[in-house]
This record gives sequence, structure tokens and C-alpha cells, in this order.
Amino acid sequence: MYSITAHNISKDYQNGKAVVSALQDVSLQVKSGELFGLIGPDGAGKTSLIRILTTLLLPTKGTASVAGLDVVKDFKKIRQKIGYMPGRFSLYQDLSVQENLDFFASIFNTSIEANYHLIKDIYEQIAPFKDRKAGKLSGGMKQKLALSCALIHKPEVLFLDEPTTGVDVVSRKEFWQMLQHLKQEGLSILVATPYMDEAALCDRVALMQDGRFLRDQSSS
Ligand SMILES: Nc1ncnc2c1ncn2[C@@H]1O[C@H](COP(=O)(O)OP(=O)(O)OP(=O)(O)O)[C@@H](O)[C@H]1O
Repeated sequence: MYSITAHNISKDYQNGKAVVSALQDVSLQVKSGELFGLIGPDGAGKTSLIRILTTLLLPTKGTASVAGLDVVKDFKKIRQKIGYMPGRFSLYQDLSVQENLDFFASIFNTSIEANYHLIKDIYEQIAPFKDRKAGKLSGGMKQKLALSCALIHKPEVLFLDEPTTGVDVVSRKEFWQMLQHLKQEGLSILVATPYMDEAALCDRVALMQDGRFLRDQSSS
């Protein structure tokens, strides 16, 4: 059973008169409960692939599914089943930690208490700062808050785009421990990172460069 599949996905962007080919015939299968790493340098195409899988961007060519649903036809259903932590800090900087959590919970018609076991470890670390504005948190704390918000509705599949970029070494280590914990809770996780050393912390990885995988991932 696969939680994510992609078949021959290509993505072209129009840049003035030029066409930028961000993804070229990318195929991928991520098993349920797997922690899968998308490793590659800036510009490799990681964000484009994640945005297609999270239904925020249409592929130019190819098909993909998440939680058994088609990313184009079933985009609304998929959005209920996934958590997405974008690369850039995505939270409301002028809202406090608690207000951000409450806001994301209300969007999904849930509460912090409903899935507390999932975010407990992270929440306990950010709780002392719950009245602080999100914009005033350290890089590590911001990431933890963003992860808590992405988990608040108990997603089946979690997408993380460079979650540890700009985060200190200790917070990075803690962050990966949290991902292991989430995996044990049964979540499937796709994480994009430019750091080679984080590849060792994943169950499987795909190495990406210039819009392609360095090895075919569909059959492994
Ligand atoms: N909206 C856009 N218009 C034109 N080109 C784009 C657009 N978005 C991305 N690109 C180009 O597509 C390629 C892949 O970008 P993408 O952001 O997917 O890579 P990435 O691996 O996530 O890198 P980064 O970490 O820098 O975001 C790059 O050459 C980028 O410049």
C-alpha cells in the first residue's frame, strides 16, 4: 500500500519567453508509514514536486496520488488528509503561539485537545512561549510551532519542505526525533532537505538534481 505515488511528473514554468523545466519525468512511490527523504540542492525541483503532491500546483504532465486519491481530481479530499509545512515560515507572525495553534485547529474544525497525543512532545516545548508572537520566536521554536500546526488535524501524510534549514544543530536533532515519533504513530512522511547527513535518518531517499532523480525510484 502506497501513501504517495507519482508517475512521470513534469513541471514547466514560463519565465518570460523562456521555459524552465523544473521537473522532468519524475516517478516515485512512498509506502505507508515510511519516512522518505527528497535530497537535493537548491533549485533541484523539490518544492515544485511537494507543491504538486500537496495539490497547490498543477503538473504539466503526469499523474500523482496521495492517500489513494488523485492530486488533481480529488484535491479537496487530499487537503483534509495531509499536513504541509512549507519551506518558508508560514505562520501568522503577529499572532501568538497559542493563537496560531487555535487558528489552524479552527480551520480544520478540530481542537488542540483532540489530537494532543500527536503534538504533546512538541507542544510541551513551545508551551512556555505560548503568549509570545510567532514572529519573535527563535528559528527552532518557529519550526516546532509550524510542525504542531501542520499536525493539528491528525493528517495521514505529512509533507515537510526543508524543515531544518536555518535551524540550530540541537533543534535539528530534536526535530528528527519528533519525526521518528510521528512515524511510530503511523504517519507517512515526505521530507525535502538539502542536507546529505539527514539522508541517513530516512527509511529511503531519492537524490534529486536538475529536475530529475539520480536513480529511478518507482521500482525500489
Ligand atoms: N514560479 C516559477 N517560475 C519560474 N521558475 C520557477 C518557478 N518556481 C520554481 N522555478 C524554477 O524551477 C526550478 C526548481 O525550483 P524548486 O523551487 O522546485 O526547487 P527546490 O529544489 O525546491 O529549490 P529551493 O530550495 O531553492 O526552493 C528552479 O530552477 C527554479 O528557479
